[in-house]
Amino acid sequence: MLSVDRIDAFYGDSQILHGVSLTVGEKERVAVVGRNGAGKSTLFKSILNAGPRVRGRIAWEGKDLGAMPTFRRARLGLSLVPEDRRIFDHVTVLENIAMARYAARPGVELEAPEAVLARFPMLVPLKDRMGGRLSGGQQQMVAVARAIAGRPRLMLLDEPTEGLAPVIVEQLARDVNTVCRETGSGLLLSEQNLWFARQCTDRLFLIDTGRIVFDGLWQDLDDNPDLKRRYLAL
Ligand SMILES: Nc1ncnc2c1ncn2[C@@H]1O[C@H](COP(=O)(O)OP(=O)(O)OP(=O)(O)O)[C@@H](O)[C@H]1O
Repeated sequence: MLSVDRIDAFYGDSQILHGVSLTVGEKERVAVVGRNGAGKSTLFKSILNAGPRVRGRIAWEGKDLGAMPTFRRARLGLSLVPEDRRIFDHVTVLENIAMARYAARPGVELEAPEAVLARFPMLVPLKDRMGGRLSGGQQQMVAVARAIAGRPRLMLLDEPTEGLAPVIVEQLARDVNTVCRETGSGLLLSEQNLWFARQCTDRLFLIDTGRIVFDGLWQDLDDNPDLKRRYLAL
């Protein structure tokens, strides 16, 4: 479904990604793990054409996306939940979720915002609260709910657990798994929290200083403790 083929990405003159390749199939759930500054967010922004200058090929269903702008990529069914969540502070939880209709694929029937909300039990009692009055974990759930409300084919979730309490991380893992399974959305997840990434995905890419240094199943990573020590400082 998504194919990233030997991309380089730059901010100004500084090259951040070096020949990165990965694929995500239909309904597949895949993680990109790596330390701070490894290039995970740059990779996600490159896929959406939302910042870095990119060289190389990014294709969706076999078609090169070329210079296609971000909003059109979203309308193909690619939905990015950025690291900073971008919740609207001055509208309610339910209205935040309703905003998804603006980025949805044309012709796709969307669930009512109330039905999307019901998929996230923690948010149900908060539906009328302003986005700016939520905790970090609650905001993260709203951001995921809003992404799912647009019926994406692939959700890109950038470090969702950063700064969240363990109990919220567990709830988020349950919700992400359930919504991906029930809606049929694929998942590309960037994470440093290996427990969370393992709960939500079947295989992973390990990125370090802008290069993919390993890809395989979680079991393959377990069989390589040296990789964890070298690239994840575990
Ligand atoms: N807008 C920017 N301009 C210049 N350099 C940037 C910019 N954004 C990120 N970088 C640099 O690119 C490199 C990769 O950053 P990136 O945010 O992609 O890493 P990351 O793996 O997502 O890290 P983190 O887990 O800390 O978010 C870092 O060295 C960072 O300083």
